[in-house]
Amino acid sequence: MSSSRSRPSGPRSARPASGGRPRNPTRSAALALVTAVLERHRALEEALDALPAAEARDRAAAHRIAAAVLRRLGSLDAVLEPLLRREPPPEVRNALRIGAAELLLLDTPPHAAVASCVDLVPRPFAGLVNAVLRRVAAEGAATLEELDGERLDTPGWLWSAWHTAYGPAVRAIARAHRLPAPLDLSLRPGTAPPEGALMLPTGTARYPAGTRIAEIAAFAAGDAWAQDVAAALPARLLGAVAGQRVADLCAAPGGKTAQLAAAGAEVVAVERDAHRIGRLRENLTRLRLAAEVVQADAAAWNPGAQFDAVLLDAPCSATGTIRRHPDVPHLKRPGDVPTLAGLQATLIQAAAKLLRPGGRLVFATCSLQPEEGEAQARAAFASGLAPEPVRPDELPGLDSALTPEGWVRTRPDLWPEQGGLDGFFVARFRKPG
Ligand SMILES: C[S@@+](CC[C@H](N)C(=O)[O-])C[C@H]1O[C@@H](n2cnc3c(N)ncnc32)[C@H](O)[C@@H]1O
Repeated sequence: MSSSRSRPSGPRSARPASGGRPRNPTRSAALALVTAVLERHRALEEALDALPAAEARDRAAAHRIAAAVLRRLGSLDAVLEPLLRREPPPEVRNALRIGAAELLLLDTPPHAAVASCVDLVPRPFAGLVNAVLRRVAAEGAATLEELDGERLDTPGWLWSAWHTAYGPAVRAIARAHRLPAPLDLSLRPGTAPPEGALMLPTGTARYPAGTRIAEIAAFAAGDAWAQDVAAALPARLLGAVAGQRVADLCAAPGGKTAQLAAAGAEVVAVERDAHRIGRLRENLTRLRLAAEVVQADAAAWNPGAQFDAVLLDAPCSATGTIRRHPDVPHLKRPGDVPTLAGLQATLIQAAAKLLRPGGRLVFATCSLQPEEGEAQARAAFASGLAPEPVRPDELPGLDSALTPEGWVRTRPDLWPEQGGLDGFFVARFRKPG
């Protein structure tokens, strides 16, 4: 590949003025994704949906590059730092981060990584990007090795919170966040274990990270849906639900609604966000499953009837899903946690009111922050709920996730040989009477 000097003269831009296909669609899309998250504070998934109609191949490759940048941002910046005399504009820094990620983490051949990142920046910065990335190609791997990457790639406030909650395991958690998560599928009951999948003890089918879901026969047949093994636990822990009236609060995109409906429950799925309700309905249709879908604020919803069981998968900081959503550490702020914890407490009270006497509630969050898990479970007694501890036989292979109180606390560093799992908190209660 040619260096910047051999390129034709004229204005440089990653995207042609005509608005047509950019010169390097994959890198150009990766730059758009990184910029959306880091400069505009938009969710990576939202940014992916907003990409111009790039080919599917470009989207997947761009996602992979952007995810690598977001996962290792602190380390990449530390490698770039000594090579920069002054702070470049954000667009240029992000192009450098992409180049460094390709060189150091994604094994892109140096000439391709350097030339394509030079292409991404305005002409006056081409020389800088070329020179810096050539040095990263030459020296970056050695620098990277010397760094405390686990710490650099974890925002300080998360590191301290996890250190307080989990002690030295904070390092293993941070290490787990470096790798993309495997693809986990929940299966309709009665579906044969799909070929090529590792069947996990709790019934989830697991494929290596990067597996294309559309190519899995059970998914194509509408008998399976993507759901992390930990995310599949809360609905399972509601127990036998066939023929029961179950409210699924905060339901979209519907992974847990699908589990409950597939298990034979009469489900009312409550979700506030109209756009996400669309996704929930699409998913149920694809899976040929039925549920009543209600657009409402679960904190104020009053259906005038009580339920045998309620599943509350409350909105949270999502710090348990960083492996799948590497944008989370760059979007969340410490102040989000108490705000969300307040909302969770309100939702638990509302959920308790929906239960018939003797009915059961499962509360779950995909967060590693104790304020959004253990603290909520402790406070739930104030809503008149009695504990209904989870038993070890309900968590095959996951004894280490069971707390002395009978709650479930999963973390990304558990099950390291099988590829880990998302961080979730789950607690079960019964309404006395
Ligand atoms: C963790 S996600 C739920 C994931 C879902 N249970 C699943 O398994 O696919 C939380 C959801 O709660 C919704 N939500 C947030 N606040 C809500 C509220 N007050 N009432 C109803 N839904 C709410 C969000 O729009 C989001 O879709």
